[in-house]
Amino acid sequence: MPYAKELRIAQLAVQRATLLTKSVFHTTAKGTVSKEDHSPVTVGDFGAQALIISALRHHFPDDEIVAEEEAAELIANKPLSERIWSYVQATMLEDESAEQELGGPIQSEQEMLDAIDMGKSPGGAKGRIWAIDPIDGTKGFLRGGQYAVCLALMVDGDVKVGVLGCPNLPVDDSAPLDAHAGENQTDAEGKGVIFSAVLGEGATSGALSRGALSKEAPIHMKPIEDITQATFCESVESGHSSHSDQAAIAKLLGITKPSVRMDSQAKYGSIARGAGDLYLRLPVRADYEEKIWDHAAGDLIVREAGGEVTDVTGKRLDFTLGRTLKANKGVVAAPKAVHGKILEAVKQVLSSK
Ligand SMILES: Nc1ncnc2c1ncn2[C@@H]1O[C@H](COP(=O)(O)OS(=O)(=O)O)[C@@H](OP(=O)(O)O)[C@H]1O
Ligand SMILES: [Mg+2]
Ligand SMILES: [Mg+2]
Ligand SMILES: [Mg+2]
Repeated sequence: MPYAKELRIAQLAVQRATLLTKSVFHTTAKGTVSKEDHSPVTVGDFGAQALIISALRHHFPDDEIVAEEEAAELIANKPLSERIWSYVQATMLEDESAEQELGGPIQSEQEMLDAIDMGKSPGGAKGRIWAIDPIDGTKGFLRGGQYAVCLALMVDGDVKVGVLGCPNLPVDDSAPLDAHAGENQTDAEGKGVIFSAVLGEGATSGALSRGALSKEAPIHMKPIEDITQATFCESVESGHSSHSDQAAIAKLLGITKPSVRMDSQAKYGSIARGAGDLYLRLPVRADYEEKIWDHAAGDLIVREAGGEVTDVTGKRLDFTLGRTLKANKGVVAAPKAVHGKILEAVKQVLSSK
């Protein structure tokens, strides 16, 4: 299979980083600081980013990296840096050969800070570039809801490999989503999944483990026979996507079920496995540019599971333009057979505003 090594390292790296986020998830003090744009970042985001970058540098030292977080604020905040370092030191895969495969532990706090800061590539249309969102849905993570550890490899602007670690989703692909699927997660048995895809090779899911990778199974989007019976997923935060536009689109399509609100790219994973049907992300602000790390892995996983992903105008997401999707507005993800129909409703609602 093409990109077999990249896929395996990405899966192991995401699994290890997800374990770190889980130990932070279950503490009350998550070391939250507010970034310049007033969005939160936690000990979990920084620690997960350090672990993923360290594994990528070990195997692919010449590849570029676009990652959400940077170390600047930690250099001025030594207590926070020390807390992250203690989580990073404590997080290891329980399977020794898998841990060794990732290059083993980071050697010092300084090496950890250096790793965190290696995600500053401007991105673009040329070469091998990894996109990392160490915790997508940080607000969900803080609320006790869904979140995802996200990693994708782009080659010449095309997403080739995508991996999502979703510790709070059910392992079982056939577990139905209900309107409360994103709320109040506990560390119950049967939770924790890794979604993966390689371009042209399909998408899979497997249970998140603490050691070696679990066995995977192919996933597919659910064929929709009757759109009025569809389940659509949307963000929890009304500041990230327009709940009112999404409700108007659902109404126009005759959808009566309540939407499933969940944070993060867990939405992409959930529709790719057929637990939900559609993902609508209508812009709230005309000037917001979506970040590539918020979509790269999910876009590939949904397309490889039989879906189509476009923006609200029907254009494919364009990952060649840098750290953001500056040529796109919003996201419409649906099974291929009905995507056109959903898009028509999206356009109708937007043009009537
Ligand atoms: N204005 C605006 N519009 C669209 N998107 C935005 C906006 N502001 C922030 N973000 C990004 O939203 C990411 C989380 O998306 P979610 O789908 O998880 O949203 S939500 O938390 O459920 O609302 C979130 O990712 P993380 O920072 O990794 O959590 C942000 O990159
Ligand atoms: Mg994100
Ligand atoms: Mg994030
Ligand atoms: Mg963030």
